[in-house]
Amino acid sequence: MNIQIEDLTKMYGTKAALNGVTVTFEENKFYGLLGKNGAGKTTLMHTIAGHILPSSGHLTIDGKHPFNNRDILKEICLINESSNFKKRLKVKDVLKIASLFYPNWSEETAESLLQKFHLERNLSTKGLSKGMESALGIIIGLASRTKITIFDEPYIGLDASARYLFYDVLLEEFQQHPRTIILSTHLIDEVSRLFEEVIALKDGEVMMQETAEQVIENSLQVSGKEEAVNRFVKGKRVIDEKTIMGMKTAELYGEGLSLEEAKSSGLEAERMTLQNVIVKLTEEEEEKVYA
Ligand SMILES: Nc1ncnc2c1ncn2[C@@H]1O[C@H](COP(=O)(O)OP(=O)(O)OP(=O)(O)O)[C@@H](O)[C@H]1O
Repeated sequence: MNIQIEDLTKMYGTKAALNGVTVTFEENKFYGLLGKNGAGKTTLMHTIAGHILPSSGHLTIDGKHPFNNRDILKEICLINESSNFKKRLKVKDVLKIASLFYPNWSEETAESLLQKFHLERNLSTKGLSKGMESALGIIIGLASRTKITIFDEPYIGLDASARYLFYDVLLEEFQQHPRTIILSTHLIDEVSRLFEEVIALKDGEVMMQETAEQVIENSLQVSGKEEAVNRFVKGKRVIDEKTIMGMKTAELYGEGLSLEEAKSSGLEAERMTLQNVIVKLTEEEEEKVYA
């Protein structure tokens, strides 16, 4: 299922949570949806899932509008950071309800993940810790086998080992049962190996849509004597810089930034991590290019 979004705007009063978003999500691709707090990620995901009507613009899934469209909605599963399961149910009841809603539900996946996350079917959802609630959300998301599966920071309360378990099972499920996955996270480096494409939002607008490799390839961190760094960064886009006692480090973003060229200018040079690039680009006040 392709998701086509064109000039989408969502207003809350006078505030534009999304402002002219145009973006396409292709079938069976793994997307990282990134951006600072308040950038519009959750609003975009809920609009795709048909929970929110846009103020203007177009959003279609395989040419159809998702809002109030059961045929489309049964193929979309959105897992929130705090799923807030009904408090008088047991884990097995929540899974049963989900299995009735999603036509491709895999009981086998649900069972295997319950074991992996050490979650008992007979537990009352009232007694679940934050981490257990997240695990239950993750199990539903993966067992739903929906064509579009969306995770909005689904790891709240999960410790590091449970988060890495989530990333492993996510990758395994994605490889064995391809679907479109959209994962919004602030822990970018933990999961960046999974992203095929990165969509970054800034102030409700699409700041970037690139493959993860290309983003890294477009980045460069150089350090060395201040004058040498200043010479090297001339005409390039500097996204961060620091100078301490005559030694300077600069982080650059743009096409054609060469490690070799930096090294042959006597500088230490390496690519940045995806998280570092996204954080610096989304914090940038305005583009700074040295003349
Ligand atoms: N129901 C609402 N009523 C009013 N304003 C809202 C509502 N939902 C979101 N907003 C505003 O829209 C903007 C985008 O919010 P959104 O939750 O989509 O961002 P986000 O990128 O998901 O942030 P976070 O990383 O913190 O989850 C924010 O300024 C937020 O305050």
